[in-house]
Amino acid sequence: MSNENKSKNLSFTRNKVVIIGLGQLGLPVAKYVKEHGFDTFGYDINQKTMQSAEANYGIKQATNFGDFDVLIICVSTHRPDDMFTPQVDGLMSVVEKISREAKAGALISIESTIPKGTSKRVFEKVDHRLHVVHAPHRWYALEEEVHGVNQLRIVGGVSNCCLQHGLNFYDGREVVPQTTETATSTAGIKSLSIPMHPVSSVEVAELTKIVENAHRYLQIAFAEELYLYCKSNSISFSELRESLNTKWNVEVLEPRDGIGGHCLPKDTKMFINSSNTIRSKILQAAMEIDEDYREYFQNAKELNKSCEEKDCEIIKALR
Ligand SMILES: NC(=O)c1ccc[n+]([C@@H]2O[C@H](COP(=O)([O-])OP(=O)(O)OC[C@H]3O[C@@H](n4cnc5c(N)ncnc54)[C@H](O)[C@@H]3O)[C@@H](O)[C@H]2O)c1
Ligand SMILES: CC(=O)N[C@@H]1[C@@H](OP(=O)(O)OP(=O)(O)OC[C@H]2O[C@@H](n3ccc(=O)[nH]c3=O)[C@H](O)[C@@H]2O)O[C@H](CO)[C@@H](O)[C@@H]1O
Repeated sequence: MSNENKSKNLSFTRNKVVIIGLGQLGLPVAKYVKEHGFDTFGYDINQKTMQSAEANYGIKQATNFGDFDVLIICVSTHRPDDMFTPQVDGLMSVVEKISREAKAGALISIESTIPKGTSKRVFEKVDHRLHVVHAPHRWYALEEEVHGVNQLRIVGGVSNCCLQHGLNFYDGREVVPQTTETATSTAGIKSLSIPMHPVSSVEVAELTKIVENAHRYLQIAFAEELYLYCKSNSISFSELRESLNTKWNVEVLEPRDGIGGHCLPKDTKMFINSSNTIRSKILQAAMEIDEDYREYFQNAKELNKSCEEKDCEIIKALR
């Protein structure tokens, strides 16, 4: 049977959705899906997380993936013991369960940030019995009202029929039947009403996310290096940054306590490792700069602390 026919689904419905991974990203996604009228379930290996989502937001617990029309994957993609190192073992173990239990014709949407090539691995694992798309997130906790679940997002499909079903789920676009006997019309089927920017290949969707975060990593590392320059050349960094940012097309970001978080370090490494030929020299240099900056920042903090302690000793002695 051709791939196109394995996932054909003549009596097309879409109502039951499960969000797998109910963390910082997955819980807002589940709440949004529920608010949009879908019969919404959740699945998380952390029982406390699952129970909290059910008790506080009515996200029903799924134990089996057999009856879902859409399966949205939002699990972490870093090593459990190291947030800065990418790892998709957890995601692939979820896909293993999906491949055993999910019904033909369902849609898998990988919203987690993943290395290039992961979506195709998932597609092969489920033997194209299901449609597979990657719709990476730009959700930003600090500005959720403007950069939330429903902001403009990228979507790519492993095959064209996958992309069509993904677009229909996310922004309601009509699925154009590939041949006369495939899916019946999808007009009137519920969607999430999220503006989507489709791309021609799922690899472009995977790269879009990891490159956008690698680009941000680069910008922050430049600010850190400029800070170190100012410190070693007795220039006021804050004054220089303020005057630089008066120019309309310059935005120097701010050095803080090193480039951390769930995303940027991990995603930047995903991009560096994504090439079979050249590895990004500028990003490898940026990671070295972040290490130099962290060392400087830590030493300054310790020096500051010891000065405060000395000051305290001196103040005590003067009493
Ligand atoms: N947090 C953000 O701002 C943000 C934004 C864009 C993209 N992302 C991406 O989304 C993904 C999730 O990030 P997060 O910040 O929500 O992480 P998180 O650690 O807050 O949540 C991940 C959840 O997945 C669950 N989980 C992990 N492995 C699982 C498995 N095998 N089966 C079921 N559940 C599992 C964990 O218990 C946890 O509740 C990552 O790939 C991240 O890069 C996050
Ligand atoms: C999973 C995921 O993809 N989530 C991302 C999330 O990333 P994030 O939650 O990790 O947040 P960021 O703000 O990027 O910070 C990262 C680190 O950089 C430090 N930093 C930041 C600004 C600065 O001027 N100087 C700094 O030093 C900061 O302290 C922190 O350690 O939001 C981004 C939108 O920004 C999104 O693209 C992106 O979805």
